[in-house]
Amino acid sequence: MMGAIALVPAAGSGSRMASDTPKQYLDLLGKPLIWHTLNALHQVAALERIFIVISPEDEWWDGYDWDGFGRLVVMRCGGDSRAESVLNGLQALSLFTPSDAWVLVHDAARPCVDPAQVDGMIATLADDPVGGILAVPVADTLKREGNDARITETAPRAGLWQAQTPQMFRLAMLAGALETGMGPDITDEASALEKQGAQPQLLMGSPWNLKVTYPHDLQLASLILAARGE
Ligand SMILES: Nc1ccn([C@@H]2O[C@H](COP(=O)(O)OP(=O)(O)OP(=O)(O)O)[C@@H](O)[C@H]2O)c(=O)n1
Ligand SMILES: C[C@](O)(CO)[C@H](O)COP(=O)(O)O
Repeated sequence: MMGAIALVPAAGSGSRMASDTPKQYLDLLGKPLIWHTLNALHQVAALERIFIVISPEDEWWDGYDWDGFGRLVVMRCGGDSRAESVLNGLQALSLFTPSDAWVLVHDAARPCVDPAQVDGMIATLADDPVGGILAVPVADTLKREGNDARITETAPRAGLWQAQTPQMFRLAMLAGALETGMGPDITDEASALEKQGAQPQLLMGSPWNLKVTYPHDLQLASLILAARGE
């Protein structure tokens, strides 16, 4: 099995968390949230390096001891949006990484990712011509809002999935798609590939792999990790 690398965008401000500290550094079971994300990725043997993209203005990262994370490389090249942070990271990587290397982009804000699922994803997609993403099928009935929180429609949910990360693509293919398609509609890596007409594969993820977005997500993440004995 060939190796792969991880790219972890961690340059966001966490505005929906409404905290002065960016959410990736909020306390989660006695450690910064991002520690759990990096700890999970370090358990994936097929990941040769784990590159993390932080903001050039980040004043938190250097306050922690990261010595235990031997495969970690920090890049202070975060951008104004998630997609820009990912593209900046890919462009830096491309100076010393083969253009056909598999890159797994994983949100710093998803600390409960299961290393076994990441292992499975790398094995499943190894020979895929495009790549793919972890995702879960939509489970609830979907309502479209009109005015004043009144429902105008029940939207069909058949075939709809909620995208998660990691999202695994080849370095040059992903960088090219982000360069060409960059815009507010590019909220994940797959959307950049889709804009070019590619059809990334959907791989079954897990509801435990939540993105910490709002304050209650931090509580959920803490319950999930505590149940795993972390
Ligand atoms: N300019 C940005 C914005 C986001 N991210 C990262 O992308 C991931 C997913 O983004 P999101 O949950 O939207 O994080 P924030 O942008 O920090 O949150 P918010 O949208 O609430 O401000 C996070 O790990 C975040 O740090 C990034 O690297 N660079
Ligand atoms: C990439 C992502 O995690 C897929 O669900 C998500 O789109 C990133 O977060 P955002 O809130 O859309 O920026």
